[in-house]
Amino acid sequence: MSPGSSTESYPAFARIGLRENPGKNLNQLSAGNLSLYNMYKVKFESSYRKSNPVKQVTGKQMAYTTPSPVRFPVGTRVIAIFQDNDWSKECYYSGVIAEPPKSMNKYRYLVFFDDGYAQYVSHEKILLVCECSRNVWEDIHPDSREFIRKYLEQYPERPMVKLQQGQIVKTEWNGKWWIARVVEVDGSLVKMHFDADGRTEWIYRGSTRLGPLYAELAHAAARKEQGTFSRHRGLGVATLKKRNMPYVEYTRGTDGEEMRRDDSGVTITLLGPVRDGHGHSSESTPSRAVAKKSTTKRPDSISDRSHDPQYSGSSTVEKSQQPQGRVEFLQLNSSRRRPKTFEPHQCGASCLTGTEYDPKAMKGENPLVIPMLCSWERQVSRCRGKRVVIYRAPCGRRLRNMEELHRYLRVTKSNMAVDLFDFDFWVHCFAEFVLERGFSNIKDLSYGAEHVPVPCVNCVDHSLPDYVSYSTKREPTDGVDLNLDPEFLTGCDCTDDCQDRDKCACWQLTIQGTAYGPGGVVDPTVGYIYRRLPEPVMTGIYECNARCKCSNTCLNRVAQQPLQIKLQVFKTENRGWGIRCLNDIPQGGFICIYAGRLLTEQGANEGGKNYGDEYLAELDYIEVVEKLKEGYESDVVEDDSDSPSEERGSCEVRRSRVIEQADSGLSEEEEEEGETSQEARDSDEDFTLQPWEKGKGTPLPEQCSIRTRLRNRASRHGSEDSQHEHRDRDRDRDRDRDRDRDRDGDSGRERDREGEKESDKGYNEEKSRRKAPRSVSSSDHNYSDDEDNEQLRLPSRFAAVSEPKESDKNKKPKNRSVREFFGNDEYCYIMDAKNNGNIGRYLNHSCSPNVFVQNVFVDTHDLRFPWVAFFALTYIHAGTELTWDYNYDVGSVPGKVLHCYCGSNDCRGRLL
Ligand SMILES: C[S@@+](CC[C@H](N)C(=O)[O-])C[C@H]1O[C@@H](n2cnc3c(N)ncnc32)[C@H](O)[C@@H]1O
Repeated sequence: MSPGSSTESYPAFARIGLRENPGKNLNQLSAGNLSLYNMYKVKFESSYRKSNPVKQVTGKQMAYTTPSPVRFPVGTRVIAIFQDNDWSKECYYSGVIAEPPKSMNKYRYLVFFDDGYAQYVSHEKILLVCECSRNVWEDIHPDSREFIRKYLEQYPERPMVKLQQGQIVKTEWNGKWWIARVVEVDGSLVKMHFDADGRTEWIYRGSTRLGPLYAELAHAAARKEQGTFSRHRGLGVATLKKRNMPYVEYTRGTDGEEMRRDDSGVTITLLGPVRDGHGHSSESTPSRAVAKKSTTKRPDSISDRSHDPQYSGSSTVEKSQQPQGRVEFLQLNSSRRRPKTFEPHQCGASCLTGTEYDPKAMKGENPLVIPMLCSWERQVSRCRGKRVVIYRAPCGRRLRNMEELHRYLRVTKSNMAVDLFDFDFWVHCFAEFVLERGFSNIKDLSYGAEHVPVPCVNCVDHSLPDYVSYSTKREPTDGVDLNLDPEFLTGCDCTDDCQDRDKCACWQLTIQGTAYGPGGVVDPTVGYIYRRLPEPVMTGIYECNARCKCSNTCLNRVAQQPLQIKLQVFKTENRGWGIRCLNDIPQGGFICIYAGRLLTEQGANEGGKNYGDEYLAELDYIEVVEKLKEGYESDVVEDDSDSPSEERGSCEVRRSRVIEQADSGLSEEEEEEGETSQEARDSDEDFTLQPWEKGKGTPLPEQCSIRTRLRNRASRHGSEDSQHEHRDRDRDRDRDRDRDRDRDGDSGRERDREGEKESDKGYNEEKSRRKAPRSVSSSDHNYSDDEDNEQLRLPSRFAAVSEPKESDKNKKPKNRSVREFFGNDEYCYIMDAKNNGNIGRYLNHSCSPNVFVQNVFVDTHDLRFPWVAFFALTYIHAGTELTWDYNYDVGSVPGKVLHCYCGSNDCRGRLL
């Protein structure tokens, strides 16, 4: 037999039968050496192939018989025992090492088997294949080859879907997409249960058979095709998804630094260029050098973080990102004027005599402290065991909530706006972040352009921020036809601070706009609640404008206000400059806008290419709303049990706040215990709610606090206090869904049911068409190979072979885009804050942001030009960095990789 004469391209050693007594097989070699493509005669000594025990094989079809004394690097060609619970039998299959043993995988190897399965295997159950091609994927069946090639080329960086038990994920099997549920997550694998037939399968979390990964990569590819630059997208895809949906993370390994005693008891250090078990250098599987050589330790997956002190819990990352400062509690002058002792009276303008608010004199003060500077008092007291906030007005009147407070401000003709007040007892109005030391300090980065100074500090090095022409206004450039003529606006005639939403024309624009959102139903409760925005309004907010009759204190004028809160630009360790707040920010509080030069798509692409794209933000309002309209979310499996993470987030913060407060021993200056509760109940009738204020049926947003509203929403969706409850809810929801399937429901459900029926049918047909897998056991010495035409287990795949029906890839919107009405060459306009901009340009990205972005129409109703405004997603402590989710598409910019250093437990690993 001459070398290289084999006709078999894909070795099937696992099926050749090295299991029974593999040593004997090798001992039976009759000829040849182990050089490439040499042929060997092997005599099988078992009952297998009794009639013809001698077979010719290549070195690629044989494996050594004893476990390797050294650890296998990623990309090593092996045979390994695949254990299938369903078959309860063990047998060898050929595959490739995909992950080395490490803590996150409990020191097992991840093996990608040639027939599309993946499993964790311990060292002693893996045998090295005698020979393999230089490009190991060439030895693998074409169905898996491309996937494994890409995997090895990119390793250790790889995208994986972050999943939790109970989540429902569209999963591909046999060319069709099924509803499947996460049963268990084990390192890089997830066990999926297919609802249609009860089958389970362990799938690699980086497989495009998992819908979220498929969608992410398809989306990135589409963006790449468009050749666009990386831009923060106003309200892009991620924001449309619910916050506990599965998402794609980009993990990076730390394998090169691992030195552990492996399962075979051999200590191996893998440093420098990795060589596979066959002596090939890793050149054939190039990986991204920069990511590999990174000195910043990154976890290989999210679960890995729990083992890595640098990323776990209140991690070192957080520590390194912690400011060198402390929160102090401002003490007001004890001789300041305090509220009078309350005497029953009718309130009017005279109640504020001598205590009027002078905005000019108080410019630069923390807005939440201003009332106290005007003889108000904020008391935190206990009422029936609960902590409540009560404001005492200068005339002694006690005001228990925003309704009463707003009414008081109106009756007394105060020029104060409601957002100078806050009834959340966790918010400490006097908390102020104070820096301990810093190398440089600029008093006002805006040089007077902002209403309040924007200080800039650096505690990391001596550098200063790049020069920026500070501007709070967006500046249209050539080709941007921004018409700000108020004649093109519609306004309202309100005289009640736009409290009655039914009457306010501007509120109605916001409310009616919600009909274009998911579900197509008008939501009368949407938008600001006493000038705070609890959650994003995807269909946009229309604020009162230059045409309106209402005053500046109107409840529908928020993002148009100049910067009020005290922010500080500071140098971070690894993310350039960032912004922190110096005082507590209540949930929903307005922070700032994103201002810059308005560019055309073409201008942005050219500018981005030449000068960088870090500060580009896309005004994609039209596209996002149209995606909502087109049912974009339909390719995202909804998790009905989602409860507002904002609530959870703020509760977490609140909990930590309790601890902080208990620790510090500080009590707020204005806090009183006990007896105010009675007084709170005795508050005067003229500030109790009027019938129109109480409302009938659905309460108007003004009638409930942000917290109440979120609670209502939470109870609608079920609470999310623990993983356990979450799973219970998932089960309940599944039961509900089953019930829905069984009974006649609305048309939507009907459609779903039909869809499922259809797919069930397909699945069952497929099942009966293909034979059930047959076990190939080592114990019954039942070896098989292709030649013998034995029935093997049903092959699986790493990559999806079909695209989900609803994939937005190449999907044309059903209706003509609104943008087309503006002209043929209309694309999204882009805000570029690189050289001209305001403080918004310094907001960094986080995968767990505390700020969200909102499109707001202020000076034009042209849908192409909303303002980009930022609001607090949760209650934010003084001294915390403010971050939003840039929502970039990873992989969308050819050749550009930007790793994320947000330090969040849910970090997706990459920005680009
Ligand atoms: C809009 S700028 C934000 C301000 C910027 N840090 C600066 O110094 O001007 C966006 C850039 O900040 C950096 N950045 C922001 N968030 C980051 C993160 N989580 N991880 C790594 N880099 C980040 C990236 O370089 C990104 O291109």
